[in-house]
Amino acid sequence: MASSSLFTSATDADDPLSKALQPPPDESPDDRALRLQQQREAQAISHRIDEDIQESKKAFDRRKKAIKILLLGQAESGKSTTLKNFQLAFSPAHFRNERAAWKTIVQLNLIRSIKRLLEILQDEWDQSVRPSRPDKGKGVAGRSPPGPTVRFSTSPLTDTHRRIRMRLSPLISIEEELTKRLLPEANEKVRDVCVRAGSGWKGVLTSVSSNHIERRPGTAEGRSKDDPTAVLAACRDDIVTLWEDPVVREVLKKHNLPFKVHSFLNDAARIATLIYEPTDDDIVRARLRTLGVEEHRFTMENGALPGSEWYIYDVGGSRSNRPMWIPYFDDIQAIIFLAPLAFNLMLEEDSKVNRLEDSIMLWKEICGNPLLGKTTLILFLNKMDILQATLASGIRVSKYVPSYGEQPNDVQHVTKYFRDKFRGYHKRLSPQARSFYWHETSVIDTRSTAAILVGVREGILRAHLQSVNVI
Ligand SMILES: Nc1nc2c(ncn2[C@@H]2O[C@H](COP(=O)(O)OP(=O)(O)OP(=O)(O)O)[C@@H](O)[C@H]2O)c(=O)[nH]1
Ligand SMILES: [Mg+2]
Repeated sequence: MASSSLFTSATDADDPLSKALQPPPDESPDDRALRLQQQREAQAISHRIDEDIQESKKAFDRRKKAIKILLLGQAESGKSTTLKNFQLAFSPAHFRNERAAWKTIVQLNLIRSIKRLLEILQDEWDQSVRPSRPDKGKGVAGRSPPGPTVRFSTSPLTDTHRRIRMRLSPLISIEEELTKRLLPEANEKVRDVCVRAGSGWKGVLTSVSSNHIERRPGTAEGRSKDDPTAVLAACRDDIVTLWEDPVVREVLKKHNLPFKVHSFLNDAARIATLIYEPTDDDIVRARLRTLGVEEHRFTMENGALPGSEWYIYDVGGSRSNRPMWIPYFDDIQAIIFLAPLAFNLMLEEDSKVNRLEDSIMLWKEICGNPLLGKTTLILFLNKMDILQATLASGIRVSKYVPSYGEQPNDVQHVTKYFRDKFRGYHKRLSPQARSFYWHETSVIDTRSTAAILVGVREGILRAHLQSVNVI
């Protein structure tokens, strides 16, 4: 038949491609060997590309079937801490595999706190040094005659404090070195330890903590001077002495010590040793600011549907990061929205904006977004421990939120007041009716959070199975 001839002559000598691939008629044995070698290499590359395409297709299919959760909320609301709780509760083996990387982050958190502490002491020295003229007041009309200026310090800090500060200076160079490795573009202004999403930082840090193979466990032998474990251990006594010193405490109080400076300082004696291994709690509490969007894939190791694949997307919450959230709205089953009831605090990136107002504004945008009309929204009123401490210290909500009026200034009433606000916007702005789920959380408490997450997981799973008509 005429039609079959259309397909039979694919390797005809007239075909330009076949012609181009023909070896030259006068090919030498060496040229032939080279040509065949090049063909084999080209085939191997082509094979690898095919495998990569297959792998990407499998990953794409896997992701399509998996359950996907997006963690949203302003910076420092507790998204990454919630993610770590998820991993600890449902994928503990995976969580603990990353211990080596987290060890360096905990050490860096501690070193940053020490750095901050030293900066405050330096401020105290700077502010307390007063120029003085020894014969002040003796001059004509109260003016001192020209003469040498004597400087004296009114600070309670002594030369011992200065010497400790000198001895702690190697920590500062280590901090700068590690920060550069984690985020080469980091600048002085970034207070927290941060990494860019997808930069392979866990690999970098695992190598930092395993680079220094000890010849004798628990000794400094075999460790180099840029090893944070060795330097911290050498500085341990000085750190503890400085942190526990009553004079230093007085100075910190006077300088309005920011809450964050406490980070890991109370645990310095335990962390600054050669045998330090981070506990689960250390890992959960370690602060690591997220930049961009991080995808975390893990397989449920327990509970209903073990072996099921979950993806959690953890985003950076500061304002400059928020436009990066939108591409992830398309294909997720649930959003966990973290909203600390920080009615008395301002955003770090804009000190004129109240944190709670910012959270409510974000929540309204999420509730009303048509792309998220079918997504389950779960609200975590997080940092309840801080709310409790704030109210216990006598800070009144009505001072910051006049509409709160004369209602009782206790955790129960305050939480209900704001929860009702979030519920109201959820109801009013959702494109179609959906249930309102909320929890009061303190996600640094891994035990209570695990119990909450079991319920959250079952709820998301049920909604997912319903949506694909399995139940
Ligand atoms: N006291 C207390 N601290 C918390 C709680 N949740 C989180 N934190 C701390 O708050 C800080 C910020 O938490 P993260 O989980 O890193 O915040 P995030 O939302 O991921 O922040 P970005 O990555 O900057 O968007 C960390 O030091 C946490 O340990 C909580 O419930 N109570
Ligand atoms: Mg984060």
